[in-house]
Amino acid sequence: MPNTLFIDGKWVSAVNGGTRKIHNPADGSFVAEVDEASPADTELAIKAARRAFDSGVWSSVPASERGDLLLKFAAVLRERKDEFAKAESLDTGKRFVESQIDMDDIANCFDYFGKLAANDAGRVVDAGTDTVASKIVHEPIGVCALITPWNYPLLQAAWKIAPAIAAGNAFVLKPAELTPHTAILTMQVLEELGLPAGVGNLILGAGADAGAPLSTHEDIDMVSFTGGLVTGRLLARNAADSIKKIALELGGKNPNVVFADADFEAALDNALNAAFVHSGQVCSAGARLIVEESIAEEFVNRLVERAEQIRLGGPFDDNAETGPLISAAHRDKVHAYVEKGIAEGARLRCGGKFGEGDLADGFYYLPTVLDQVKRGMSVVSDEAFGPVVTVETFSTVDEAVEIANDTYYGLAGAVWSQDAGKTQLVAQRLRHGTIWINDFHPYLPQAEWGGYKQSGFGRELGPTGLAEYQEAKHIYQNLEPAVTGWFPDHTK
Ligand SMILES: NC(=O)c1ccc[n+]([C@@H]2O[C@H](COP(=O)([O-])OP(=O)(O)OC[C@H]3O[C@@H](n4cnc5c(N)ncnc54)[C@H](O)[C@@H]3O)[C@@H](O)[C@H]2O)c1
Ligand SMILES: C[N+](C)(C)CC=O
Repeated sequence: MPNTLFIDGKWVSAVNGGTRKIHNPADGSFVAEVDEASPADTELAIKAARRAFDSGVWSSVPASERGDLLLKFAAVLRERKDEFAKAESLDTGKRFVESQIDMDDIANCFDYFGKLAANDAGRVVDAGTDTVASKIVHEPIGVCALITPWNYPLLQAAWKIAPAIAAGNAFVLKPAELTPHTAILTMQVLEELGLPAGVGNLILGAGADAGAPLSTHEDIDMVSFTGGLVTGRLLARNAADSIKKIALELGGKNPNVVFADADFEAALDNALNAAFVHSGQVCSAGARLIVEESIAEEFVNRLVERAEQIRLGGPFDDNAETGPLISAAHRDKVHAYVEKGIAEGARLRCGGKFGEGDLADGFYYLPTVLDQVKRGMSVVSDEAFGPVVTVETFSTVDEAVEIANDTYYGLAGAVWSQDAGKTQLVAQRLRHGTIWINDFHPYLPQAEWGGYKQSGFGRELGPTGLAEYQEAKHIYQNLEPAVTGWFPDHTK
């Protein structure tokens, strides 16, 4: 039995003996077998977290010591970076070098929250009188369910684990069922670093089964979810019954607006990155290229030419520039989405098919450009979560803004121009949680990340990313208690 569930400080197998085989999406090769939890295992994990939280074993530890544990985790991760990156690449098919970059970002995230925890002293409130001492103290929320996707498995988990630990919560982590290995390594390290039993628990398995109790159980105080819109809606409905706090980091349909006065080569190069890094399996992928009419023909011709040259390959192929999709099912979904777009009138400029030859054993999909699209088409509205970019054109600033905001999502977007006034103005008018000016994709641990509209609510990273895992308690102390006389004493 694999013993890959971590519950109440012990490595255990699933109660019903369930297991799952993990395969590398790059070539279908077997990676390892892990436990497949059922709701019975999740129940045990939730109960363990509840007991640990209620005992105060972690929340009573000074915030600076909780922060120290995060700093130590960051140091271990830097030492063992390649081991973690290899595990991530085997599960996801992501290029090893990209997984290494992710591990650096994750270590920085742990460092950030480690330091923030140590400096989180609450706030003295000016009550407007010398006779009152008033302050805000930050307390943990309680037991947090942390539910994460497969595209950036440890990064998305780190954005939740680090602030949850910093704030003194207990948690149950459920990574995506296809990508469990860096979560297992992480829990091993947290155990070695002395996180008390029950404070951190790990459940592996399918969302609808192992994950189901996490949004309904009365012992869960908060659900922090990163994943798809449909799942997010379900979890929000479930959480409403017991008024759990819920944070949702959902998908995006992110505009990349290129004005004619942009640095053409930089904008072109970044339009490729925006759409095709990690084969488009990025929540903030620049999947909607919105380019000024006067340069559109040349820009799109060059984009197609470059997209056709992108080399696909497995995580350890030094020539590969991007990798496979996560599964055959996901690749088929992306292909169906492209076919629907073509049926609706989009023109296929390149891609639109599976990888062949050496790539046939993996779940590859060729970088795909669709132009002649119209708003309202599913390829323009819905998230593909694959290597697919649509092209729209505009003639005025107002039109560019209107097109870029015409989406039910609101996660991220970019604007390209050498006119600083114009880029600032457009950045202000775009209704998305992150706006890049003359760049695409960077994020910082010290800057909030999250969505407008149906990209979700709540924020990860930055000071707000810690506050998500805290209650703010107001302590009001009357320094000169006295009779108020509001209700006269009629007994006298
Ligand atoms: N906003 C962000 O920062 C961000 C970051 C990464 C990914 N995403 C989004 O994630 C999506 C892709 O991820 P995915 O396919 O893994 O999403 P998904 O919604 O299918 O699954 C996400 C997680 O939820 C779990 N889950 C599914 N049903 C559940 C249920 N009923 N109860 C509890 N857990 C359940 C899954 O097992 C997985 O762990 C894309 O839409 C992408 O844009 C968003
Ligand atoms: C949040 N990010 C950009 C790291 C990954 C989104 O899928």
